[in-house]
Amino acid sequence: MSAIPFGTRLASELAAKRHLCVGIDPHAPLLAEWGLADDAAGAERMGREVVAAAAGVAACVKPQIAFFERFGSAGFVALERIFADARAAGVMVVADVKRGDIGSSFAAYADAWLRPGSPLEADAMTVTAYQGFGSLDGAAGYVRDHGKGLFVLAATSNPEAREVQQAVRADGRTVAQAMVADALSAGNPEDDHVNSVGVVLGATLQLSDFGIDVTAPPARPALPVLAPGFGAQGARIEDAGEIFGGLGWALLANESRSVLSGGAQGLAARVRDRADAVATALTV
Ligand SMILES: O=C(O)c1cc(=O)[nH]c(=O)n1[C@@H]1O[C@H](COP(=O)(O)O)[C@@H](O)[C@H]1O
Repeated sequence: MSAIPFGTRLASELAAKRHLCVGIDPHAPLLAEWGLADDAAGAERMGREVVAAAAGVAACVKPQIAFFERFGSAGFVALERIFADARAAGVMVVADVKRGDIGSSFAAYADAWLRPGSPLEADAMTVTAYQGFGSLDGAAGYVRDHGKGLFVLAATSNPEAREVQQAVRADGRTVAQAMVADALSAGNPEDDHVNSVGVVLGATLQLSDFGIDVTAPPARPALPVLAPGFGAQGARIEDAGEIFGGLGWALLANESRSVLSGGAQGLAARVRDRADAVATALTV
């Protein structure tokens, strides 16, 4: 039995003008600011507070796995509890794991992060296709039959990435352009509005430098774009419409440090403020 495609679920969030993705990045200084210990219990507490603040306001939360891996198995237990809270609250989870490997090993990553019933089951995960797009095939069944999504790194927000992602391939396209095209064709054909496979495009970038045209009308199905780089990395969420143009239709704007900073007190108000700001920025 097929589950509701990820793209269809995402389309409902976008229709409700929920474009914000709140990062769960328990950096040590942020935990200190929250009055929490720099341990798994502290990271869990922060994550669960973020889920509570995001429910009904943001489209998703995005836990960055490195901040939990720091604590070994206890960190993974913390993540499992955060994921369970998110499921109960109806908040989608994008596991920011940036996985990629040869196909047979990648399939095990997909099993860990996307298989229904897995302790670390998320709605979508971030992946890298630098071992070739076909190396991601092990996730195809979860995308097609189990309502799961992928976000493929295409043009990332960090300046060092240009040397790889702006490189021009033998077919004349940049690496980033090819990632965008391959992501679109890897989506679920049942998705009529929003594809189930999207890309990561940094909000800090001039996307035309990567050969990505934001003036083109939205693809159909629309390509989900997970966009980090707002807030702490310098892009303004109020400029999301200008930065992403035609790609703004299915935009998930991520902020992590800028929303988490300031402590648990006021978190709900900060999340609502960012959610309203991006909804306004994308209203044409
Ligand atoms: O895949 C990501 O989420 C990601 C891709 C990218 O190009 N740039 C980027 O910053 N990220 C992640 O997005 C989050 C951004 O955090 P802030 O800069 O604190 O908002 C971090 O968890 C990064 O690991």
